[in-house]
Amino acid sequence: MMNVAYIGLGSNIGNRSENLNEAIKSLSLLEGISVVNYSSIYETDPVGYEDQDQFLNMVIQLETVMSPMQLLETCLQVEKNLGRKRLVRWGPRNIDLDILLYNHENIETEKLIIPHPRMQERAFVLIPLLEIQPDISLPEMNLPLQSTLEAIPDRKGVRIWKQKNGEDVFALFAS
Ligand SMILES: Nc1ncnc2c1ncn2[C@@H]1O[C@H](COP(=O)(O)OP(=O)(O)OP(=O)(O)O)[C@@H](O)[C@H]1O
Ligand SMILES: Nc1nc2c(c(=O)[nH]1)N=C(CO)CN2
Repeated sequence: MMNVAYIGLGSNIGNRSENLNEAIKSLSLLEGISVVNYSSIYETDPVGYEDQDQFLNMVIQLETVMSPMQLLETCLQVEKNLGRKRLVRWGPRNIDLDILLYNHENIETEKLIIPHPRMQERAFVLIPLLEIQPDISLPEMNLPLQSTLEAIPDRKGVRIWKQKNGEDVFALFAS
């Protein structure tokens, strides 16, 4: 069965756009995953732990035959392959992959919570997500995410860094 998932990507160490590019390339090369849509890349002020560099953030949409747990394991493996080290909670990282949504499912296990529990507070997630899916809402909530975003003060800390400019996600990274 084909499932639809949205992944939020972030990077604030090293060559940030190359890190996003490598992560998307790794995912798209896997059997069982197709990257079907993607946002522009945004440069964003750090949230949560503020003494760190600015992030690049974006959101991609996948079609996948993987279960939510398989998708999480895959994301963790891609982070690991790209050399991700976990040092400080909410601290700097070369690559971070968060599963935001999986179909319209609500999942709550020790390792995996979907919708991502902090996505509603994060303009750096909502702005790219709404760029590719403007009328999206959370499962079992009638409130469209667009109105959630309007209530977030830090949305001013999110600026377009590279506009989506073609059909191919990798066109975004070409110089
Ligand atoms: N929807 C989800 N997507 C990705 N990881 C999740 C999700 N729900 C729970 N997790 C768990 O969170 C762990 C990853 O936490 P991580 O160190 O990336 O947190 P963080 O990025 O610092 O903070 P945040 O979760 O606020 O983005 C994973 O090992 C996974 O078990
Ligand atoms: N702007 C921004 N801030 C963050 C980010 C992120 O991706 N972008 N990720 C965090 C941990 O998940 C904590 N803070």
